[in-house]
Amino acid sequence: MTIETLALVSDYLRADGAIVVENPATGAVLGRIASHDADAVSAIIDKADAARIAWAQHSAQARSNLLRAWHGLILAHADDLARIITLESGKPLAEAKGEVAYGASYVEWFAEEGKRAYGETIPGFSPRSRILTIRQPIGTCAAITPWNFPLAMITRKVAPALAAGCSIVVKPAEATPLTALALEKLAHEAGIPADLFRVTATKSSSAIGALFCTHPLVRKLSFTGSTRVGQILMAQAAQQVTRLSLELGGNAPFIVFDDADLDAAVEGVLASKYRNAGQTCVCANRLLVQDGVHDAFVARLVARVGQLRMGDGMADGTTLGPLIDAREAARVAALVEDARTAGCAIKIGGTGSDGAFHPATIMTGVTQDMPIAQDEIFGPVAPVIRFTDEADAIRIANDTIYGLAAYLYSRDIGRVWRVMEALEYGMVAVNEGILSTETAPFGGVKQSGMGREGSSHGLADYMEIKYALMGGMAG
Ligand SMILES: NC(=O)c1ccc[n+]([C@@H]2O[C@H](COP(=O)([O-])OP(=O)(O)OC[C@H]3O[C@@H](n4cnc5c(N)ncnc54)[C@H](O)[C@@H]3O)[C@@H](O)[C@H]2O)c1
Ligand SMILES: O=C[C@H](O)CS(=O)(=O)O
Repeated sequence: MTIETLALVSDYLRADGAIVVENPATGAVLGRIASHDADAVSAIIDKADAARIAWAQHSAQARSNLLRAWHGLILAHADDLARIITLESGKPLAEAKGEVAYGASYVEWFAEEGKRAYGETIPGFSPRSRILTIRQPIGTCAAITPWNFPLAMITRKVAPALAAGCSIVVKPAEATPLTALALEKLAHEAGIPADLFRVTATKSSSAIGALFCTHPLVRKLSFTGSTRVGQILMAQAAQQVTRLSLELGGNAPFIVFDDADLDAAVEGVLASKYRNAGQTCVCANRLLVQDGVHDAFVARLVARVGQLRMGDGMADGTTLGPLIDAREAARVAALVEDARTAGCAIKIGGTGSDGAFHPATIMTGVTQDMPIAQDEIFGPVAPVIRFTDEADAIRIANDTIYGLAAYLYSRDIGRVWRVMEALEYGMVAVNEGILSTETAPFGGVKQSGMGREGSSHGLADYMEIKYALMGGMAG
């Protein structure tokens, strides 16, 4: 099976395309696609705005029907979408299939949420008038998405935008444009107007990002990616006061108390830390383990991590794929080497990178001041930090510029509530390693961003509230 044989993307491939898409596992060129410059993207935005007018006049049910048709096509093509995700991002095929189902769930969810854009009536200040509010689509939107979830990070934005009555132009990561283009193709096959949702692939991310922030027709930009880029976009968005949703970096603490179920905590680490080779924004980035169970927990975790099978994501049995490229793998290896030089012990892995591959690694003796504890690792490396008591755990956990996800394992209900409330994070999972679902508000605090995606809150980010004072009531 080659990418050319996949009908979902074959129409987009160009032998002379400026964007070269590679397989992280093998380094092989998967295909080439055209790169849009600023003029081309500006024209796409103009068409998106024109298409939005009619779309906003559809009923919520009519929009819902088309979103459901898109959802059905995504599921009908799940296997090919998963292959494309694995080929261009590297993640194991089983995880890619999971991402397709997860990403599709946002389309299904917002097909219904769009019908709940409720207004309100409010008791007035005069008998001559009445007060009401209505909710209206914010307008033409733009989105910029990362490579680590090349499908789900797009549907998590496009679905609420379309459900709300908006149009949207999406710029995917340069490394993973094919999944985005396949999604676009299926949306258009479902009957979603071609100009309403368009993917624009480009080699000029910074130029297109600046255009999204300065184009007079773009009312909102939704960004998922690093905090560094999020800060750039915030500054650029100030020019037109463009509405922003920002899903940025993370540094999740994974806290294991003395009273935790250690086997459950070990499985939670496998699910949270090593999913997508540690390249998720909600990965456990630091394992905080209470003194009383430190050695027992580390021993069990080392044994379990040793069962992971690193390899090509398309190969049967692979449970740890490559990172997105060799440069990222080398960056992670350098973080490990820095910690080793500082005196940390490598309990498993830590043998350096090999192309885009980096082994699953556990390090002990880590302290909170080290770069491997302060930086977002974005790789399959688990630094273990000891702590003494609750106050110590909370202090260490909150000692970061980020505030996206946090995890804690304890069977003491009072402790669970005390620590959950004290953690400065947008999302906290208790005795579970995976918290992402379309039904819950996904997002962070501090430098992990602003806004929420999914849940009943996710639609609001694509709508405005209008207050109307209806006067002239005097008889
Ligand atoms: N909070 C979340 O939901 C979430 C989800 C996934 C990834 N992330 C974060 O994303 C990061 C990893 O993904 P990444 O390496 O693709 O991030 P990145 O910030 O380098 O790139 C993200 C997107 O921004 C584009 N981009 C890069 N520079 C830009 C610029 N100057 N202007 C406009 N766009 C620009 C890229 O082409 C890509 O499409 C991590 O920090 C991770 O935590 C966060
Ligand atoms: O990497 C960021 C994603 O949002 C992770 S998840 O797939 O939503 O858990």
